[in-house]
Parts: sequence; C-alpha cells; structure tokens
Amino acid sequence: MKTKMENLEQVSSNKIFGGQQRVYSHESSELKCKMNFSLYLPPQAEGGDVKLPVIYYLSGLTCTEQNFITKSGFQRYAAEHGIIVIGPDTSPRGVKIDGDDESWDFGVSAGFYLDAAKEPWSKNYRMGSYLNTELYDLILKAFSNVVDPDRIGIMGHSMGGHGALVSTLRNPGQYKSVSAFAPICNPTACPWGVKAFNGYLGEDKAKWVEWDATELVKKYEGPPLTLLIDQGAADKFYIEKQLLPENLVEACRSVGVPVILNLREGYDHSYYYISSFIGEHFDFHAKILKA
Ligand SMILES: N[C@@H](CCC(=O)N[C@@H](CS)C(=O)NCC(=O)O)C(=O)O
Repeated sequence: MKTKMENLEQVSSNKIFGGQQRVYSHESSELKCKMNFSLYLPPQAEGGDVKLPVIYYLSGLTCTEQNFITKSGFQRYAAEHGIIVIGPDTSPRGVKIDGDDESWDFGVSAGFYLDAAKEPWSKNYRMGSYLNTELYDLILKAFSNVVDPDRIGIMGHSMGGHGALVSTLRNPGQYKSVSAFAPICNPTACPWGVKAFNGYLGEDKAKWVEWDATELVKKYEGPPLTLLIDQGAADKFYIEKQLLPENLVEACRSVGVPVILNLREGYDHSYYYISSFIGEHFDFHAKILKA
C-alpha cells in the first residue's frame, strides 16, 4: 500500500534483518523531475524515540537506487550497527535531453553527482545540489524523529565513490565519515571524467577541478578526516586507469590528509566485490559516527 508523507510517496517496503527496506519517490525542485531514493530503517528505529546515525550510499554508472539494496547485503550490517542508509538515484529521470541515452557513461544514470554548467544539461543535471542540499534537507525534515543530524556519513561505488569524496571535500563537516569502493578518484585525468566534465561543465578546466577529489583534497581545510578507499586489483576499470586511486593517495600524502587504500587481490568492479567488503566499511563508519 502507498502512503503519503510530506512531499514523499512510499513506493515499497520490505522487512529485512529486522528493519525496513523502503523506496520513496518525490518531486525534486533541483532536478525538475520525479526521483526515487532508497531508505533502510534498522530495527533500532522502531518506536522513533532514538536518533540514529545515517550513511548515504551513492551508486555507479548504469545504476538506479535498486542495485545497492538488492545486491550488496548491506542491511545485515546496518541492522547490527543501528544505522539508517539512504541511496539516491544516479541522474535525473524522465527528462528528455538530446543525447541523454546514447551512452552508458554520460546522461541518464551517469549524473556524476555534480551541478552541470553547460546547456542543455544545466537545467536538470544538478545532482550535486540535489544530494547535498535538497535530499539532505528533506531527510532531516521528514525523518527528524529518527535521524541524528550530527552523525551523517557517506560512501559510494565508482562514479558514486567520486560523488562521496567530492561531496565530503566540498562541504566540510557535512559528512563526518567517508569511504569508497573503486572510486573515480581523479576524473580530470581519466576518460570517463574527461567525457563527463566536457559534457556537463564545458571546456573551462577551472570548473573541472572543483569536482575532482584529487584536486579538492589538496585545498581541504575542514575538520579532520580519514579517507577509506577500497579497490579490487582485478577490476578492469582500475587496470584501464579510469579510477586512479594512487593519484588520490599521493595528493592526500602531500597535504597530510590520512588515507587508507585497501587493494583487494583478485576482486573485480562488481557487487560480488562490494558485498565482500561492505561489512568492513560499515565497521569503519560506525567507529566514527558512534564514537
Ligand atoms: N556497462 C558497463 C559496466 C557498468 C558497471 O560496471 N557499472 C557498475 C558501476 S560503475 C555497476 O554498479 N553496475 C551495476 C551492477 O553491477 O549491478 C560495461 O558493460 O562495461
């Protein structure tokens, strides 16, 4: 049964590990379209009398809000730690822009969690502001009885790992903990990033560095932060130099920002890999958010 709450419509709800895996939809003013997001309420949220930490999870290219909730098995760990988990979609939906479905690494399901500056993308492709302002505020308001606004972390995969890192570095203090699986660490220096930034931001490279974690970390002046980066050594996108975690590690070391890089022998880019290590990432976030 569908229920209405504020600007939210509940699309589905399934019990899992004692909690509720839900999907909501809402009209986004930033993106000017209807968007889905997932929300996991752990068993500790029942009754609504205790404020819990939150983790945002950002998915990669070709994903919707469904991939992570159906494939990663994260709910076991969110239930153990008592953490609420939110998973936004990866681009505006149902907006027809010429060329938006021509390739899997640009346009639909490839929003790169940035605010486009170039026509015709700049009207709708505002995933940076959507995530870090609109959805962030909506969650604080709609779930104020269970969300602790001072204990919010973020993680992501691939394009979503890039999103988690730049969201944290661009908005100091907004996310207290950050980790990433196979993130696109240096988009200004890899084919995926160059294509996306050319398309969304235009030719002005000064705009590109504002959305590149390896560049942003060199200027980071916010609260102390440790970056947890996970990478499968057999990931073909890592081997093809789309991800470049070593560039981020080098930048972190040059400015003294603590960074952990876990290279996982034999693992690829898939959710088989993510589900193998998602528990470790929840432990990492819980240690910071529940300190
Ligand atoms: N379509 C691409 C792969 C895209 C891909 O691996 N996407 C990752 C994120 S970058 C993902 O999470 N895919 C969805 C899934 O595995 O469920 C290809 O054929 O090479």
